[in-house]
Amino acid sequence: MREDYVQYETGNVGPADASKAPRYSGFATFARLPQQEFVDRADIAVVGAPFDSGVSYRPGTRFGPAHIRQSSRLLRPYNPAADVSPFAEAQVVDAGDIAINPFDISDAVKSVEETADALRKDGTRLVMIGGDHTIALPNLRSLHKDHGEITVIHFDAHLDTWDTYFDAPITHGTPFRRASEEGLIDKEHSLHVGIRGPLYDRSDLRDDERLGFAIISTVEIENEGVERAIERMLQRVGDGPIYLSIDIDVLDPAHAPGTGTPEAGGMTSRELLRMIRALSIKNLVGAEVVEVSPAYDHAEITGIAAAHVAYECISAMAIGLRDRK
Ligand SMILES: N=C(N)NCCCC(=O)O
Ligand SMILES: [Zn+2]
Ligand SMILES: [Zn+2]
Repeated sequence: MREDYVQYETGNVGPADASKAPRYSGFATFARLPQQEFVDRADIAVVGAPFDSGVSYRPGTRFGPAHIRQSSRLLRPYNPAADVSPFAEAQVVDAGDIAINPFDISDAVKSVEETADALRKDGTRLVMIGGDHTIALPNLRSLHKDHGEITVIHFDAHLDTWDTYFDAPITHGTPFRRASEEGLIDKEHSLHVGIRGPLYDRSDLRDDERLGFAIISTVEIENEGVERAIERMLQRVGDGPIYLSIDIDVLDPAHAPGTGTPEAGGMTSRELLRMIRALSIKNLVGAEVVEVSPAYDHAEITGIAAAHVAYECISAMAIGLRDRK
């Protein structure tokens, strides 16, 4: 049985109507949005990347996309904090999951890049739900073909600009070093937010700066406040095309226990949502929410956080698209 989808005056097809079919019924698409096949075009597509062969510690993010979708059933179509009805203003769909090889990382990143190319062909913007952080590399490879050097705003406890693990160059701790070496990122404007915790060596920070990133750490957010952090973020990132890469472990483990490499002393979900909201004035050409590992989650805490974070990304993109249509 097909659900009753909300039909907006804009012509866009919205989520299955929770007043006609209970929101806990039916297949779990993101926010109960229509599958891509049900509509003829999409401004924004949510796509799953079930993959965890790049992790250095706890596994399980291959189950992240299904968990985030399940945890997204309660999202409603109007976002009052941002004053936008993202699904009315933009056609948003769920494009399903990418079939990713769990045994061969090179092949895995190739298929993520190819699928991103294909889905973005007609200008559709992607919000990819992971999956481990390895998928940032193929996403940036894909975007670079259309946009040139991309400004990366990277919310994470970790730098993810390390070199290799067991000599492996493509892992969840290394995507931004590879992207920088390949010339994919704008080194004048890229930024990490939420960095904290122990590093391997002080030189990690020197390498990171050389690779093109500035840092707003959680200690700075605490000292200066979120409003000042937002000002600094907006100053750093400029007006070029922006890729928003959000590792859910940027949140404190109290807000996101279900992740593979948790670090104490993180952001609250309220702070993170506010910082994403501030980016609606920028040109967000894509986003990803990664590192949700449901086996370590409780009561969907992490899944719900990730679902709201993805919803806030979609809201910011929908506002940004107003002026660009
Ligand atoms: N969660 C991400 N993306 N990276 C963590 C790498 C941490 C490490 O093994 O040193
Ligand atoms: Zn991380
Ligand atoms: Zn990461």
